[in-house]
Amino acid sequence: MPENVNVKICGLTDPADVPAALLAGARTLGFVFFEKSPRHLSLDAAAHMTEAVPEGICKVALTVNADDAALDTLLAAVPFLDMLQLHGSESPARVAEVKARYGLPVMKAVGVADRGDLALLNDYVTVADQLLIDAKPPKDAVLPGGNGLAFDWRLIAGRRWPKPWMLAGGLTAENVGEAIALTGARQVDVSSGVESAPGVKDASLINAFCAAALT
Ligand SMILES: O=C(O)c1ccccc1N[C@@H]1O[C@H](COP(=O)(O)O)[C@@H](O)[C@H]1O
Repeated sequence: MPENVNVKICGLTDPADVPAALLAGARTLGFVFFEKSPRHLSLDAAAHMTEAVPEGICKVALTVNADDAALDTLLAAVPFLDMLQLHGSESPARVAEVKARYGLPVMKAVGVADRGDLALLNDYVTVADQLLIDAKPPKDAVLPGGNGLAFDWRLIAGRRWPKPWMLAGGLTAENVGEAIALTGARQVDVSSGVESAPGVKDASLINAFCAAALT
């Protein structure tokens, strides 16, 4: 198993989640700004949680179809962010616009359920700095991600893109090793799989996940 896998722990809600993730070996931290999510953070809480994160750790803001006004407010209140994760139905043009307006790297999430969905990734490779390949949410889902659902990893086995990409969706300590082995992912993202309840991160689950991904 590769030792240089980049683990992202997403949806941190408690200040104690930050040292828990870093001690476990995560190099990327995700903060959710989407009111329907149990992981939604207030701007004050996010500013507090991100201000003392050590240099070299990537702090990602997850937003869903956020407009300029919302992003202006977010980035003014939380100036310590390193990357924007666009997890809605943002078009390639919108991704390019966000990147140009804020000067931050942008990671675009694309939901995958079948082979046909992979074509969408090609629409974003030229405009996004990174791709996030996640499970497509069920039609009636409230959240476009963070549902703890995996997709069939065989769909992307052996596939490569000319941009860094991260695997997400239903990852756990139990399945992340297989997911990495099958897909060749060098970056993995987890939220539900390291929680004891929606929005409540569990340090022992974070440790187990990182140990499994980084071993
Ligand atoms: O975590 C959320 O609440 C969330 C809300 C809206 C969009 C995306 C969200 N999470 C992202 O979804 C994937 C997969 O999460 P999970 O491990 O299956 O729970 C991941 O990228 C989260 O960052």
